[in-house]
Amino acid sequence: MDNYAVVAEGLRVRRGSREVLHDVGFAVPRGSITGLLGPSGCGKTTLLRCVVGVQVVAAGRVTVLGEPAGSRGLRNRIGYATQNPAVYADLTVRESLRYFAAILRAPKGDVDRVIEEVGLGSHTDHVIGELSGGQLSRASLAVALLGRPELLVLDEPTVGLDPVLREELWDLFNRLAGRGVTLIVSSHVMDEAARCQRLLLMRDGDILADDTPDALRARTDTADLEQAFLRLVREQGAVA
Ligand SMILES: Nc1ncnc2c1ncn2[C@@H]1O[C@H](COP(=O)(O)OP(=O)(O)OP(=O)(O)O)[C@@H](O)[C@H]1O
Repeated sequence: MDNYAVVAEGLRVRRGSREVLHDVGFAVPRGSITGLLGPSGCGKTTLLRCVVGVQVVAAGRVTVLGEPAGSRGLRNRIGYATQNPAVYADLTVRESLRYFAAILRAPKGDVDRVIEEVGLGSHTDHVIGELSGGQLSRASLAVALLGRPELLVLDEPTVGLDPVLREELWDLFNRLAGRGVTLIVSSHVMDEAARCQRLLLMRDGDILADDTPDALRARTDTADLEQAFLRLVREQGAVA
């Protein structure tokens, strides 16, 4: 269990009148980049909310860094970047980060460090409301990096970014994982899957696979992860 940053068992979640996670279980190894992939609406954000501990669950449990998800002690150990950037439109990048750094009691110098890490050095004094979509998502990522969390939960962090920025962000994710940080990165773009060390493939509230990209390719007998996903969907359909 100590080798895992996150372990989920028998997780069921209802949102509105529907069950959106059905008996979900998975394990995320420490220091890895785990991709959470699946089509829009399959339940990725809901699952990430369970990991961060902000989602009411109907059944099951999630253990994060050895503690129940949502525990007080986890607050400063997890960084979470949602799809809607958690930054204030009328503050500059630096002001916004200073504000969150104060709340998190992040060490001095952290604001400059995270600004550099996400490549916003030339925009520190720009007002958040005037940033481009890609700059805004990087500002949100910078907030998640404050305080050097052990687990980073990133909901579609590369959406809307051009290929160069996407590459730079993946370099950053790899550097963080190299330092021992665990990352869970959601995406609905299958071409990001190959960049991950582990994959959780989701569809309609179920985990179709919890494996490495190589093992998935071997199991589905295809070199292409998008095809692998489609074969798993068909397999599941045949069983159901
Ligand atoms: N507040 C809510 N109330 C009721 N149903 C919700 C709510 N939020 C999400 N849902 C439903 O739960 C399901 C899973 O949504 P979720 O946002 O987790 O999916 P997702 O895979 O993250 O999608 P996307 O990639 O589009 O963000 C969807 O069917 C969605 O319509």
